[in-house]
Amino acid sequence: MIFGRKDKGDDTGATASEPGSVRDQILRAPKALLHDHLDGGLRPQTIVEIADEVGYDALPATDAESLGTWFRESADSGSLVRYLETFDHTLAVMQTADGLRRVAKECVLDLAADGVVYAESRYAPEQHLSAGLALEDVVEAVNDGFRQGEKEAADAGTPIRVTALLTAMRHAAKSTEIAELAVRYRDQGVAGFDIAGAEAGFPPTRHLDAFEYLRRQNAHFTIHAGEAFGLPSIWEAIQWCGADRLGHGVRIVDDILVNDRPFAADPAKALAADREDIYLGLLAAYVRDTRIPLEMCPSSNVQTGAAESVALHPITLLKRLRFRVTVNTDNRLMSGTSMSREMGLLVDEAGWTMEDLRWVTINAMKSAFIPFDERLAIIEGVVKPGYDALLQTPTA
Ligand SMILES: O=c1[nH]cnc2c1ncn2[C@@H]1O[C@H](CO)[C@@H](O)[C@H]1O
Ligand SMILES: [Zn+2]
Repeated sequence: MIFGRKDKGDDTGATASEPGSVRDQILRAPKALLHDHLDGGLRPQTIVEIADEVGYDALPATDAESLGTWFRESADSGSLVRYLETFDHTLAVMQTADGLRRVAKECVLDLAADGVVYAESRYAPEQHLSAGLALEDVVEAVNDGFRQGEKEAADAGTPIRVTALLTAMRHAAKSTEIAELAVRYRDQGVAGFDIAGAEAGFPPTRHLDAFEYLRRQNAHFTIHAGEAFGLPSIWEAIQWCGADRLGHGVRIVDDILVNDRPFAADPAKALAADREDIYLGLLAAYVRDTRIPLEMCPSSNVQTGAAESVALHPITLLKRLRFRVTVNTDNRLMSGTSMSREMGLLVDEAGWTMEDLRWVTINAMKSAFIPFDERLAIIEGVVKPGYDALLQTPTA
């Protein structure tokens, strides 16, 4: 086992490891993260402290360790809808400017300590208004926290760049307003837009006005699709809405036949199949041909039932078929995870190599929503040299 589950409520997943080991290499490797929810990555200790400050008394546990365990266990239900219910408690402590600033700053510090050099952190501004903040106040408080975190991380010798993605909730009716907010703040730390929340019953085309507006504005967006619902959701996200990337997109394997059977019929057999026995349907072929990035989140998918296990997760087939795969955390608190842990699990349980991790990191940087020259500068100036230095070190 390279990475166990975090057992401490407030650590970052970056625990000590033998120098030169694969675990150590993963921790030191420069990492890029495209899909991480700000309200799914709080430190349990911070939740306890802010809850106390703001008088929120409905936490299911009041010490950090039990609270961390509660989140992981409650999110393990096999259902996305129940998984999402756990966010009530994180959102409760993210209603003030101080709370938002602190959570955002700590997010940056935790990612930097885990070796993440570039991250897009998403949250839904509309969910942070219950104590009287305006949408703009929310964005500005989070941005302040991100800038402060970047400064402290750079001072600590772990530089990182973090941008925000503004999410609209798919069951609500605020998507156009949030899309406009994302465009208004595009030069002030907001790199794009997303929709999230329960997928079944809430197709992305409900928010077509928002996506059409964003396209007219030359703005970037991703859509959570193909997680709890299958191909129609992915097809709408791409062909009706024009998504630049797919959040999860794991169910694209429903459009890939292995020996005439879908991946889910026998994942182990599908992963071991010969290339000539694998057939891509029109939608899967389109996603691969047009290099649509897949923001894949292995542990989260196992918790919500979108995948059986990390070992049998479709990501390994999609990597082999050279889809534009990226590896992400989704919700570090609910999954008790980190980028290093997700990568360690793929190495440990699904046979991935350091070369594969380098490849998905470059994929992620190519797919980031910041300008092309800035992406290139991180790929050439940070990711490639970082991996070159690591891969010259023999593995213990
Ligand atoms: O995996 C997911 N699928 C769909 N929605 C999610 C997932 N993780 C988090 N959120 C939703 O996104 C909101 C803004 O960050 C969270 O409050 C949660 O409701
Ligand atoms: Zn997500």
